[in-house]
Amino acid sequence: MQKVLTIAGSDSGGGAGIQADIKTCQALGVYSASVITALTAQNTREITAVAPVERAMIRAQLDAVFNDIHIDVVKTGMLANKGTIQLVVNRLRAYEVENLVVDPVITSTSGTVLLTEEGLDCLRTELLPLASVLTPNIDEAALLLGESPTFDIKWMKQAAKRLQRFGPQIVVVKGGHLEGSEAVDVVYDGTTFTMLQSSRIHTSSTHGTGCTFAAAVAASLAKGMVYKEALQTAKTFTHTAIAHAFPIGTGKGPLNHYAHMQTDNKGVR
Ligand SMILES: Nc1ncnc2c1ncn2[C@@H]1O[C@H](COP(=O)(O)OP(=O)(O)O)[C@@H](O)[C@H]1O
Ligand SMILES: Cc1ncc(COP(=O)(O)O)c(N)n1
Repeated sequence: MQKVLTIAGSDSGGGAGIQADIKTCQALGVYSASVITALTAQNTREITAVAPVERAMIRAQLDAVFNDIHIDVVKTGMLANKGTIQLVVNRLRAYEVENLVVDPVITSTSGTVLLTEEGLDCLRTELLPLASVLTPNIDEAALLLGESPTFDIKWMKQAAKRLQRFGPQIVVVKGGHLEGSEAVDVVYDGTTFTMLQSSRIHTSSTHGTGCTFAAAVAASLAKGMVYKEALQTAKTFTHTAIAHAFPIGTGKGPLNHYAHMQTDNKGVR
């Protein structure tokens, strides 16, 4: 059984963060352990409270997992602040983690800041050099680069190339927020660009798409896929989960992480 560790925030509404990561790993047949960095009181409409977890408690969770369970791939999501990032970097180095997927969670889709300014600097300089795969959306890519984004493929390519210089082996700038009929993500591996392409689904069920995509990349890498196959698997998994989402809540609803398992002989559901 392959194992992923997700280090992220809890979403009480169950659509993003730790909850999305665990469901995604489960659906892809990979075991997941979880280290919680922050609690959020959250539903499909808004985040009403955020409580970062104390550093000593985060450290205890990390040590408890690493001292007992062999982890194949680590994925990070919401890290909240500089102190937590420094601690995570320290532990990733101590346990010689080689496979790391970094989803740079900075603000929620509903507009709440989930990482401090100091935290953003620290993520850029201390965590990115350790990353195998970095998965910003267009806004996150711009914040990491300290500039305003342009919502087109040309800018996404430039951004991916420049972000790669901070240290991650592979950068995926996700185009979920592009205009148009396609949801295109730009991948840069240090030499070549590739595109992950799918149709855009017109839906309000998009809460947790970024967490789901990055967790699916982590689970697929844990299963031994090479990065191109892992990214394509994650893209298809996320698309299916958006396409078959149930109407849950009154805002931006969660995905259906089990859609690809709910098949009959006519296809999904
Ligand atoms: N409406 C949509 N239809 C199809 N794919 C989407 C849609 N929204 C997002 N995606 C895909 O989901 C993944 C997450 O992207 P994105 O929404 O940009 O991330 P985030 O949740 O971090 O803002 C990407 O692969 C993106 O292309
Ligand atoms: C705990 C947590 N982690 C990540 C997100 C980002 O997800 P989204 O961009 O869909 O709001 C979130 N809302 N909450």
